[in-house]
Amino acid sequence: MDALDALLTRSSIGGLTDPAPDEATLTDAFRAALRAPDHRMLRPWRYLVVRGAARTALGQAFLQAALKDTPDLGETERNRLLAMPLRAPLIVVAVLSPRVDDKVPEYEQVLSAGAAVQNFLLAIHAAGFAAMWRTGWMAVHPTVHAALGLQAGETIAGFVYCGTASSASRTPASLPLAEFVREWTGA
Ligand SMILES: Cc1cc2nc3c(=O)[nH]c(=O)nc-3n(C[C@H](O)[C@H](O)[C@H](O)COP(=O)(O)O)c2cc1C
Repeated sequence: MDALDALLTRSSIGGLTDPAPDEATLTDAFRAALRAPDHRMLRPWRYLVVRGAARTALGQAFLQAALKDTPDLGETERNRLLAMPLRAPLIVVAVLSPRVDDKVPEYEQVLSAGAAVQNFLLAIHAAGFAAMWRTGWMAVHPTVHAALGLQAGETIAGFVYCGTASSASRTPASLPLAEFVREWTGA
């Protein structure tokens, strides 16, 4: 698949199953992530790979976090949270690690972390696998951060659920360019 095809055909796939992206694909996807534009090369990101039984531990972290806020959580919701990470065979936790820099404000580092996730998604898609970028309250919850070993100041840019599409992927809608793109002539 050439680069433009990958860009134009990638879509988020929520229904994911085995197999997970193989090691060569994952390595390529992380290399692509690390090629994100990055002002002053601050590398404001790092990644955790969660697969197999570790997904169950991540579900436990989601549950513990929810119970901190809502101790009387019902059984249905408890089970839903436990099962969340089992929606894909592999999850990449994209961690935003902002650096203190006098020329690069944090919002630029957030943009870089987002660009890195997009590079990762595109590489996964180009290799014939599928993925979905998710966040939710668990991305910013201190209990989830502690379970994943995040340091002070770090947060989660995304849980990237990865696997093989469980059904045919849809063709992304093509938006009308004229609504989003204008010529600025200086007048
Ligand atoms: C930072 C970020 C967080 C997101 N979090 C969620 C999420 O928690 N749940 C969800 O259903 N979609 C989430 N999305 C949206 C999907 O990843 C996806 O982009 C959207 O469904 C549009 O599909 P497309 O990527 O095929 O255009 C998020 C997107 C971004 C950029």
